[in-house]
Amino acid sequence: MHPPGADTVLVRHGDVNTKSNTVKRYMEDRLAENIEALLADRSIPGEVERRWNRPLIHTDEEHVDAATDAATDAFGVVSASPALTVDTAMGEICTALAETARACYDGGAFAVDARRADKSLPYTSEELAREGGTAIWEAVEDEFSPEVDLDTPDLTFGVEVREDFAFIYLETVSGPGGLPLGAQEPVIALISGGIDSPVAAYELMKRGSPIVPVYVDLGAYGGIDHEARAMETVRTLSRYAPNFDMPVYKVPGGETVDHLVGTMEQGRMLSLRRFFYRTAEHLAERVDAHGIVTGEAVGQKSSQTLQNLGVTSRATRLPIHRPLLTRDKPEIVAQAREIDTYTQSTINAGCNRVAPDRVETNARLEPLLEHEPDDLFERAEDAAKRAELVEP
Ligand SMILES: Nc1ncnc2c1ncn2[C@@H]1O[C@H](COP(=O)(O)OP(=O)(O)OP(=O)(O)O)[C@@H](O)[C@H]1O
Repeated sequence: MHPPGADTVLVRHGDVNTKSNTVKRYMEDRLAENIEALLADRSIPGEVERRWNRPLIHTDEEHVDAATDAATDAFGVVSASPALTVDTAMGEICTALAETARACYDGGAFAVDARRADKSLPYTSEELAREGGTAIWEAVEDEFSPEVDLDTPDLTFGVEVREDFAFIYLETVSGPGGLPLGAQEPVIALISGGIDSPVAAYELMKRGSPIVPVYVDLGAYGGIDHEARAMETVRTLSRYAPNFDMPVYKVPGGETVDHLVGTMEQGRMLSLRRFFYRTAEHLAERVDAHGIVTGEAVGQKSSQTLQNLGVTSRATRLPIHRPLLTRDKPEIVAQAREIDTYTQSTINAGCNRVAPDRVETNARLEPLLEHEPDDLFERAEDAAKRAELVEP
């Protein structure tokens, strides 16, 4: 809900504020560019202005809610509010609050949350809240029996007064938080057709790292449906970052999986992971990525015991980021639904089909190396060379 005539989106960022001035300026530039790209991608007219160190989107009433939604899809944004711009004079603010109340107040308790950035203004935040509250009350008392409740109001009238303008808003929409995309180095995202890996990739994007998606084609063990789901989730992720290209490296892994299934009973899941990581490492060198992100979580699968994660991680010199490490599955599923990467999957595809009947939970590196094909890493290097770039 927005005040009548709302023409601006107030965008708030969080972690960016903790940085030094130079870093902050760089991150704010990234954030403004990313918001502009989201607006353009969704054909929302709007101009991003960096005023007082945080972005404002100038738009019109028809598009102000869509612009708010776009801003709250940008990584680094803590919240955004569709707002009406008015003059900083107390009388103007009170008139606008009264008009907003007449249009939007529907009974119940209300509060005024007034903030004043410019301490040279001739009124304090408390005076503004008091006067504003009175203006609202008088505007609606004939029709309703208004109540003021500062702790649990049904409607909060936000007023933010800056040097040149004041903003009035009714709603604060949460964003993902984190840092603007592009503020950190890129990482390779191992994306399967499952639920977890896109959520893990999103988490790295949220901290500012662009992702380079890599999908390993498992041949007969994967399947067209598996690949289609992986591509679909990358398409969804790319909608959060329309100014970042996100083609997928599709790695031919079918022969290696066949070979592992044919030659290894115990440990083949672990060797397959080691193949993934080593392939990812080669691709990382190619694209100058600084780590690998996966959707693994402690104990979610037998290959994901802490001991097994330790053994598989030794296949690469790159850090493996596992942002879901300690998350429970229902939590991951809930987030996948929220960010829209949840894909219905009824087909048991991918790694699940490679697993042997009796699985290893306490692997050690030396015995694994005895059974693992000697050429596993050469296969990885070769697969990385043969990886194909495909548009998701
Ligand atoms: N075919 C694949 N291509 C690329 N990465 C993969 C593939 N299969 C698995 N991975 C990576 O290894 C991690 C652990 O694999 P696991 O077998 O648990 O995946 P999954 O259940 O198929 O999918 P997810 O973990 O995404 O739900 C995945 O989160 C993903 O990062």
